[in-house]
Amino acid sequence: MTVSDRDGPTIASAGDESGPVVSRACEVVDLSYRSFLADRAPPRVYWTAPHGLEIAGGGAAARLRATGDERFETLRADAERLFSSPNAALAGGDDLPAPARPRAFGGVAFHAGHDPVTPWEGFPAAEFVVPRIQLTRTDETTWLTVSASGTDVAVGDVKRELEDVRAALAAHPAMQPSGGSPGIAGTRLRTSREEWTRQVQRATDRIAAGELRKVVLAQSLEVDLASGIEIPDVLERLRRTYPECYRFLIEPTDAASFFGAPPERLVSLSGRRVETEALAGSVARGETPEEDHELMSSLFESEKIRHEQGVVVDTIREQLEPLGEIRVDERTVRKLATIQHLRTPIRADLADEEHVLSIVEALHPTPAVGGLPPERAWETIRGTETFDRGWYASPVGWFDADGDGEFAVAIRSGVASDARLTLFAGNGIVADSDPDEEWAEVQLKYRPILDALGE
Ligand SMILES: C=C(O[C@H]1C=CC=C(C(=O)O)[C@@H]1O)C(=O)O
Repeated sequence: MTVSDRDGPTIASAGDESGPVVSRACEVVDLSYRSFLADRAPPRVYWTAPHGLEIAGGGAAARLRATGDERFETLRADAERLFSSPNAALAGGDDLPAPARPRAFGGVAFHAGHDPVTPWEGFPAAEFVVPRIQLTRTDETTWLTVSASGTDVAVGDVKRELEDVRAALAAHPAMQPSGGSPGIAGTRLRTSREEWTRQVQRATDRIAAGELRKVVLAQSLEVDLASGIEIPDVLERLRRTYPECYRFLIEPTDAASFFGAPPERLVSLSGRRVETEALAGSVARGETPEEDHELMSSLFESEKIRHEQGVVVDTIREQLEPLGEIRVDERTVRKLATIQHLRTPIRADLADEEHVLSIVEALHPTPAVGGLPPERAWETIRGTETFDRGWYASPVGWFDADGDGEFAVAIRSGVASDARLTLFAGNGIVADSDPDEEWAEVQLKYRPILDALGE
């Protein structure tokens, strides 16, 4: 069935009749992404990877949606149809330089059974959007790509639209300094400190009883903003304070916007090369270089933290091993402005070609955001957390016509719906976790967004 919406066809289920994506692209002069995004109505997307492409998109040439346990399979099948053209030159796919090719941006909810209720209106169990207008900034240049899909798309129309959009973009400034911040009028913890202490104790009791090895428990924080939020401005502020993180915005409708600056890569797939990492275990940054160094050393020396991160390494290795040859690099530390984590880079060379969504499906949720064993951890999360995770801690990113793509783990994130912003942050709980220490670490994880809002 094809459901049309105001921006483009929605592929709602397998068996859809809509035609492939047709794209045309050209180079444009550098322009302010903030200004571009501020000018567009939803759906809007923004994505940038550390040292990677920076992409902004507006409108929808097509949307892929899926629900339930089969969501990855449905997405893969629909993506294949969407990106397959009997004539690649017509689609523009093979003719376009790699950065300018159309991509599908989006993600999935933490759990397949997700129900899109407040603050997650507009966020189904899985959704990807191929932007109508896509801007892709590389080190050398900026590309404008215009896409359309459907059985009756005329290439001439896409070319004409490309020219029109190119002319309209000339009105945008080349660069804009970061805009103002909305300011924070107040915050409300959705989990009290007493409740958290009980939750962590219950989890450590289950671990002591041998029912669980690790579980990541999260909290949420509601923020009242002093004025309206301009998310492109917040993303620009995050670029300056957290340059080594991903930054993303997913705004499927005008009901809610999900955004963040996650430090954690879930997967990147290019050809048969998979790159991922195990990022877990946290300590604060020090006030002085000496204190900072001491804190970093404690990450390596703490048996508890090594175990907490080690189970993530082992699980990722086990999940990727059947798919090809694995290489696990040395443990290092990822230092961010306010926090530092243990990090182990992991690579795999796949024996066969795979779609990046298949790797996402195999890895999500890693024990950096779920736990072990996965089913018991999920049951503990559901029975403990008093809010819906929605898309928090889930895979967000993009894939292209070849099935290549990149996904981050949507932590250090928040969802803005109406005048309310809800932030999420979690911590891995293992046998000897102390509720007070875990509480302090969780508060550090709200800092990136709180600071960018102006607190
Ligand atoms: C679940 C989160 O962080 C994960 C990633 C790094 C360190 C973590 C930790 O210290 O527990 C978590 O596993 C979050 O930021 O909400």
